[in-house]
Amino acid sequence: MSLTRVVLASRNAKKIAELRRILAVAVPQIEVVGLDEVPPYPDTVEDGATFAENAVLKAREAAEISGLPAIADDSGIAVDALNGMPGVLSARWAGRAKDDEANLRLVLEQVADVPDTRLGAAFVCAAALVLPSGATHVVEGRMEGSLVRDPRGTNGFGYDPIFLPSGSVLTSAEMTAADKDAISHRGKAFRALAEVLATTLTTA
Ligand SMILES: O=P(O)(O)OP(=O)(O)OP(=O)(O)OC[C@H]1O[C@@H](n2cnc3c(O)ncnc32)[C@H](O)[C@@H]1O
Ligand SMILES: [Mg+2]
Repeated sequence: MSLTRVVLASRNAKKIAELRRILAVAVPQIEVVGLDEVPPYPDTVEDGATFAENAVLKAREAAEISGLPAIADDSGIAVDALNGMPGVLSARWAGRAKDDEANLRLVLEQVADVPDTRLGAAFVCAAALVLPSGATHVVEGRMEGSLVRDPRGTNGFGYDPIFLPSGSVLTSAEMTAADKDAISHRGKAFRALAEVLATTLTTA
């Protein structure tokens, strides 16, 4: 059986590792092709107002350039006390450098005066599939939880050291990869997208 090749339109190595892991389990009939295997192109401008819009922008550009079906993830953390911010601005919250440590430090500063009882937050992930025909599918996943003021753990990436998933005593940076994938926004979104991939690509 030949595997269907699908481009993964992400330039974040740690996110890519999570996605490859989730997809290998959820949709083994695809071969995930990295952006290093398609003609080079500049970073997609992520100027959408929503995670879904940005995920579609990234997948569409990769599909156009490669001529292959493409998938993309746009994700971030939405903090209740910050009215849902950093949201789509999560990757660059502390500036253009995309510095995970600086980003989470800035969020912690911004919630310094917020009572512990109002530290609710959620990770959100939009997963998009764009076919060479332009046909587009997008689904979303969420992981609810709250912020902790002292970062803990070295697994994962981004805001994981300050995020306590609901019902967990471990931050998402203290969890094993498999435990994070089982409950994460990304796991949920891409397991849902896997169902779309399985039907769309086998009937194409
Ligand atoms: O756009 P690509 O190339 O995929 O890579 P990126 O890092 O720029 O990705 P996004 O634009 O989707 O921004 C997502 C940011 O949100 C944060 N984030 C998303 N998912 C996360 C997770 O599972 N754990 C911790 N932080 C996460 C983290 O800071 C990411 O850089
Ligand atoms: Mg990005």
